Amino acid sequence: MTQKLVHVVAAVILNEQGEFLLSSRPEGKAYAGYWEFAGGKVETGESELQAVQRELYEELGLRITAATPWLTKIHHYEHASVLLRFFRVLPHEWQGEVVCRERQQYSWQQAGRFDVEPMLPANGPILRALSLPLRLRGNAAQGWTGVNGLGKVSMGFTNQDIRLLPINTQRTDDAGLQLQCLQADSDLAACNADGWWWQPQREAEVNELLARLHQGCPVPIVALLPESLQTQAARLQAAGVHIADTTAESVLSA
Ligand SMILES: Nc1nc2c([nH]c(=O)n2[C@@H]2O[C@H](COP(=O)(O)OP(=O)(O)OP(=O)(O)O)[C@@H](O)[C@H]2O)c(=O)[nH]1
Repeated sequence: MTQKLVHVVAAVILNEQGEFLLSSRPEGKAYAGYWEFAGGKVETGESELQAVQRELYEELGLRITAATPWLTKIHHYEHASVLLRFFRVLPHEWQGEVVCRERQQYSWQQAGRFDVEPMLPANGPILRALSLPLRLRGNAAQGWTGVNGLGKVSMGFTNQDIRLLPINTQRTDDAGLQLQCLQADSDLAACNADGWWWQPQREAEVNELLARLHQGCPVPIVALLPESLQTQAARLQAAGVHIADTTAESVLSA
């Protein structure tokens, strides 16, 4: 049986310091007092961006000029099953002072640190995704390191801070397929990594991934770009893809 999904948008508002904005759910709503990314249900006839703009103004008095689709989650609560579309909003894409218009609380949080609670149950993976550095160095065999708001983070396949698994679009039982499953109302229960790493060989693959990301992806993606595709790094980063540098010795920043 296919359950009807409630279509929800939520905004990850970023400031110049790389912090992200959380707010608490007002009295009278399910999970009142829990922390969340500001947002809410998409109304009939509204685009997702319009819903982000309306909700952020209604709840926090912020004006949003642009927002990029980022991660997508399906979560089954006792009160509803929700399709959550998270959008990244960069510092130059929003304006205004935060005003709690629904008597909620707000807090700017650092990547990797999370000191308000309780958080809405569906949001744990989103917080982990936010702690993944934007640039990483290393390789698939030994794992990667990078720096986020809290300092150095190490990652690999086993028992590390964050687990990254390879995308293999040729196989039908792994992450590559899960990108497609999302459109088929999968609840993504099988998603067993905090992120996926991916090694494109051709520009066409980059385009394909960008198109799929627009439709929704449950975990962040780290791209290992060969020399020939380095020119694609900016496009990928603009879509929220993390870039792994497999060669340079330079110090990395988040
Ligand atoms: N806004 C928001 N909702 C989230 C997040 N994570 C998450 O699971 N949800 C779920 O998505 C749904 C959003 O509905 P909502 O009640 O906030 O929507 P709304 O503001 O339009 O509510 P309304 O119907 O009272 O006007 C809730 O079931 C909530 O638990 C999040 O980070 N932000």
